[in-house]
Amino acid sequence: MTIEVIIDGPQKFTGKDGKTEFIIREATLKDINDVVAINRKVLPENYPVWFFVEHLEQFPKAFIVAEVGGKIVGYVMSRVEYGWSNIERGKVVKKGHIVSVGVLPEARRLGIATAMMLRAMRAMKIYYSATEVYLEVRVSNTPAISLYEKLGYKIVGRIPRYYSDGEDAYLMACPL
Ligand SMILES: CC(=O)SCCNC(=O)CCNC(=O)[C@H](O)C(C)(C)COP(=O)(O)OP(=O)(O)OC[C@H]1O[C@@H](n2cnc3c(N)ncnc32)[C@H](O)[C@@H]1OP(=O)(O)O
Ligand SMILES: [Zn+2]
Repeated sequence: MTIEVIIDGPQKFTGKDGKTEFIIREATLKDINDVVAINRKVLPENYPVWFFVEHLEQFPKAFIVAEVGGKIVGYVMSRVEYGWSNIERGKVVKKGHIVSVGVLPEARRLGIATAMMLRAMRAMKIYYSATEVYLEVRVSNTPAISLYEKLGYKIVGRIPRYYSDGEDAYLMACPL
């Protein structure tokens, strides 16, 4: 029997440099401006503020932020949808969707994205009953693709001209 430990509150970690302490927790409305600022800084895919707020209101357990010294340095925004499985052909499932992930350049390679993704994925499974999770990523985004592969995601498709500048996306999925 597997016992799922439900982690609800903030979690403390030490970064891979052996000294930077970071905290992973659920986002609140107060964090949204910081999250929007990070999204605009680190990704060309930007969304209106209401889009972030809507995800926070609908899937608060799976909207995760990371803090270093009281400052927000990263986020993972997710949602859960019904649809065709990306893993088992012909099956309709509840699937998590990692909508956007970003970490400020000065806080990278510490394990922050890994810790936020693991918590968001766990939340999608435990609180929203998702049985798998998927995301789209630019085919040129080697750092992100390798992060996702380390977490157990596999490339399950390629979406031509998915991005507004014409770049293709890989569709990546992982069982929960
Ligand atoms: C669904 C989407 O949102 S797709 C878009 C994803 N977001 C972006 O591309 C925004 C810009 N990039 C970033 O914000 C960050 O670089 C992220 C989110 C991709 C990674 O954040 P980090 O906190 O640095 O990741 P983390 O430290 O957990 O790295 C885990 C693993 O990912 C891989 N990885 C991360 N960065 C890199 C890199 N620059 N080059 C190669 N591999 C990398 C490595 O395998 C790494 O493990 P290692 O450090 O032990 O080698
Ligand atoms: Zn998406």
